[in-house]
Amino acid sequence: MTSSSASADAVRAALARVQDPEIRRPITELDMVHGVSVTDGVAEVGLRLTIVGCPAADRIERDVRAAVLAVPGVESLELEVGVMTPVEREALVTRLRGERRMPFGPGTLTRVIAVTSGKGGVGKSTMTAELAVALAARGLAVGLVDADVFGFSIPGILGIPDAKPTQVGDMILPPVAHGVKVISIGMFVDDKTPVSWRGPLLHRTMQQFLTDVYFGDLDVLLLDLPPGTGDVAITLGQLLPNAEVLVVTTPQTAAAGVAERSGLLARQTGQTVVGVVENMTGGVFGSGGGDEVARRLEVPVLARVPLSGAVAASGDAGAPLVLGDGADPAAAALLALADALAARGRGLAGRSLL
Ligand SMILES: Nc1ncnc2c1ncn2[C@@H]1O[C@H](COP(=O)(O)OP(=O)(O)OP(=O)(O)O)[C@@H](O)[C@H]1O
Repeated sequence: MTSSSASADAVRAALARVQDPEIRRPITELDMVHGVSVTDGVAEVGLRLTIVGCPAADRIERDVRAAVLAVPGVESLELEVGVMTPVEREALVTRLRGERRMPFGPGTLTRVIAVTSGKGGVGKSTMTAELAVALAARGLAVGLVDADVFGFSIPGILGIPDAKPTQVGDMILPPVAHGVKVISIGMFVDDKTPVSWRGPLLHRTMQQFLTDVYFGDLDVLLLDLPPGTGDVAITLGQLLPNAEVLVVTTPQTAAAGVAERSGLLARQTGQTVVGVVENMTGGVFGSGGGDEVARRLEVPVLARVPLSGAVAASGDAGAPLVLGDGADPAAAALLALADALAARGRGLAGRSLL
């Protein structure tokens, strides 16, 4: 019998079913397979083990032989076993560590929603906290990262101003408030010290929040970003290009430009702006701001939350409005926003199609 009945692709497909018993991933994903060819029924495969004397070597070799020889048309196998160079090994380790380190990056099954605004005081933290609680009340597993490093207000709004995370080994377990797993920079600094961190430290802190904090499997991870287009927004844009972004703004049209810039920054990092939330609608701050930002970013206004004493009071009391009787128009708007977002489902935005 000749060659043609077995292809190199068929051999590669067979190799993709061989796992490294220690790393528990297919050897083809670990850069261990090189140079696959088949000529006249003879398969040639180059195998690179991670280290000399790799304890799993015999097993991998045996599994590779079995898999390749099971391919129809392959009559024999010439297996050349080598070892990765230090540079190749380092690249593999870095890649694997990176994958483990960023559980909410591209490819995650968790929906990541970052909430941003052009300027402070528009109610971004309040919207984020209420939205998180509303989604959790709908039965979703929800995490919330308060990334508003200079104005962390989430723990207060959720009624856990003094909560601290529990540390188990090198894992940080986030406190839970109203069904939401919450982590905030405010839990790590004392409230009398102003946070005056610069880029690199902020970058590391954000990365740690997303990797060392054990959220478990989440349906949705919400991030409360600092207002504007500073270091944290850029860092999170790089770490989470798969995130969907909500822009919170007030009805004031004069603020539309800064709000638009926050959305544009997100878009530059590959994030998807999904819509605008106009907060404090119906107050003395004018009207049309939400529509204006939505028009500029070419996205819909997903909610208009009225200016309401009940919103401010619930934030002060740490008792989310969406858990009340729902009669308040602001609560109704927030619940409808949660439903609209939950119904959106995950798009393909930012996901690798490979
Ligand atoms: N719809 C609303 N009606 C009345 N008050 C509101 C409304 N939304 C938010 N507030 C109040 O406005 C104040 C600012 O809200 P919040 O802290 O959420 O703003 P922010 O945009 O996150 O600000 P920063 O980014 O500076 O922390 C709070 O006292 C909050 O209770």
